Amino acid sequence: MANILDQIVADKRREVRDRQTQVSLDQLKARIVGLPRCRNFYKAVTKPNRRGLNVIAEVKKASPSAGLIRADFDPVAIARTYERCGADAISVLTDEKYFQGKLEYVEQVKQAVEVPVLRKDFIVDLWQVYESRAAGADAILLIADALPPGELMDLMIAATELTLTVLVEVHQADALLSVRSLIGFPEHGYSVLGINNRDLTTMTVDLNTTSRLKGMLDDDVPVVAESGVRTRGDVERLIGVGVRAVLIGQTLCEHSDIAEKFAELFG
Ligand SMILES: O=P(O)(O)OC[C@@H](O)[C@@H](O)c1c[nH]c2ccccc12
Repeated sequence: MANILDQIVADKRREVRDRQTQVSLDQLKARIVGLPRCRNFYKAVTKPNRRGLNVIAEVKKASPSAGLIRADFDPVAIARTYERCGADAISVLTDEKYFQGKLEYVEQVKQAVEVPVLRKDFIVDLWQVYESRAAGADAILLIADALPPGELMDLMIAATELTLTVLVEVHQADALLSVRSLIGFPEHGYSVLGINNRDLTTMTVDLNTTSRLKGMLDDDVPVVAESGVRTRGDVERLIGVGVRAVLIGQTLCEHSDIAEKFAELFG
């Protein structure tokens, strides 16, 4: 039986084929002509930070593992709160079927904040890279387990040409080995390595994944720890591991007072 990731990717490929019949690649290309350069997501998430790491705060309404996370969901208000609290970048989930996201949220959030914005979706086609840039994204996520290595490379190159930063996500050692030579700057454009503590094939979380995989990398490889951060203790552990940034969604979005939770974790 197909696992959840395979199922999401199969659905995504269908969805993209459908959307392509409404907007062509050439139309997307026309839309991005003359857009200003992307805000520098790479710099925002790798710079030295007094806090010990940079924070990518995620605008997340629901997920397959948690169900509905926030009922009174206002993406712009949440993003503004994050920025006010000192988030270094904002991630916006745009997958509709599994995360109740929307591409429009990227456009709205981009206009409402000054920090760089990551479009978080299951990107499996060149068309989506252009779609992301046209919506105003400064960075995109590419999941190594969702793409054959050659296709991942092609999408990274395309993103780089559009001045997008790529967050390349891995969860296991074999994927890490196959992508690690692609990470960093300047040879391959701006890219950072995301280590996802959640196994997308089973949706289970193990926070030790970050330290285990980080140990296989040279110290200068920029790493973002993703998923499953719940407490101040978790944040301190990740600072100890030496990651440059943390990506956090559910713990912030499910809390009635997001600013209070942010301060508790990162203040
Ligand atoms: O809500 P959390 O556990 O703090 O996790 C945020 C982020 O890491 C998670 O949303 C995520 C990481 N990689 C993904 C890939 C697809 C969808 C979602 C994700």
